[in-house]
Amino acid sequence: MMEEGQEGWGGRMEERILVLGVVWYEAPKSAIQSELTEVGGGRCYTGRAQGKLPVGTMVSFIGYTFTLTFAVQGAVNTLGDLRGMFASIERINSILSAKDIDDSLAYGLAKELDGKELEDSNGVYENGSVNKHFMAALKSSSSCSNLAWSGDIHLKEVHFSYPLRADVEILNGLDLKIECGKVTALVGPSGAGKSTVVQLLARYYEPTQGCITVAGEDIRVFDKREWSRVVSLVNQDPVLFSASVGENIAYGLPDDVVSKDDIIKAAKAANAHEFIVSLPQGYDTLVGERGSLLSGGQRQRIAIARALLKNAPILILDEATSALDATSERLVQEALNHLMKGRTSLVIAHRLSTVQNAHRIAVCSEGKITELGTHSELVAKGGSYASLVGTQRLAFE
Ligand SMILES: Nc1ncnc2c1ncn2[C@@H]1O[C@H](COP(=O)(O)OP(=O)(O)OP(=O)(O)O)[C@@H](O)[C@H]1O
Repeated sequence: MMEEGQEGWGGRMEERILVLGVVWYEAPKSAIQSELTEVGGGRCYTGRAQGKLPVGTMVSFIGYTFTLTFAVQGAVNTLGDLRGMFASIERINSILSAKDIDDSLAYGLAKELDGKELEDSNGVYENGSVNKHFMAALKSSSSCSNLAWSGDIHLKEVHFSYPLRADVEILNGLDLKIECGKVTALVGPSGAGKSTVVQLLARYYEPTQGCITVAGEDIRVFDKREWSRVVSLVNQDPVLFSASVGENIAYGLPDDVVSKDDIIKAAKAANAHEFIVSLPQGYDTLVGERGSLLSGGQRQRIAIARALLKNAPILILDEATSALDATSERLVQEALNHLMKGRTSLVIAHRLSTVQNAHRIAVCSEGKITELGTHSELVAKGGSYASLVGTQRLAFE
């Protein structure tokens, strides 16, 4: 039993240890004379001499306190990771279970029924598989490709909220025409919704209101896999696989369609051939996990070669050169200019010098297009684009 006046683990002593973690600084050396008493089978500090703990015990206690703190912190981080993982699993499941096809099919059906409201979307499935009648409402792949090569893309009064933040509208009535075969630049402050536009164009998500058309046809009439064949996306951090350089360039294309000559031709046009042949095994060199054995600029040129080989009519460049040094940027920019020729291109960039030659520049602000024109038209207008140019102190003219 503890006697009156004895000091256990509680009180001022514990506060000092927990708050400062350096209590041993405060303990006068002469005071380190505590003793241990057995209490109820456990051990308790009587602190009989001066109410102080032995230094070794205090150090151990502080050590355990830190260990416990790190363990709790680790558990909190793990919980955060788990939440993100569950969100990803949900999205993967929705794709695997063909729930995404559902939208296209339902839309195709609605069109087929002369715009009648589709009340029972469960009817899309018949005996567990997709109803062939609805499948027929989808446009064929050749029609998707023909329209994408020949018509403008139009984001019509698009509204959008991300599923995990459904109450926050990121795009609110955004209207933008991306002209066929030309370069349209999308600029604007951080958080304005530029990358969100990219995600909708790539059909990672669908607009919550409004629609996106190509040559006047709503893109939801195309199966997502068909749509992915007509769109190439090059961003700041391209996805490379743990395979050879050649396999990474030809990724996604059937082996019988792509020859080694095609791969080399694409690599040359992307300013990548020279560095590839200088690698230990040339085109057969393994690039490492996510391309970790290559530099950022090299990874990007491989992604550009891949896009050239894919030869898709619609090209989206999302901050493709922003992380590069001057030499890499010049090489990548040359490759991009080659890639953009004749394609319907949307370029997103913070650095305005990289988009001043675009056919049209659209300024996005708070989920809407607020200005549209060529570089000189927008500078002359003296609006937000002109101030962005001023801020970046570009000596254009
Ligand atoms: N997956 C997501 N879920 C929820 N909100 C998101 C998600 N992705 C982006 N947002 C939010 O959407 C808004 C617009 O983001 P977006 O990335 O489109 O802006 P941005 O104009 O491309 O910005 P930046 O130039 O910094 O890349 C931001 O407020 C962002 O926090």
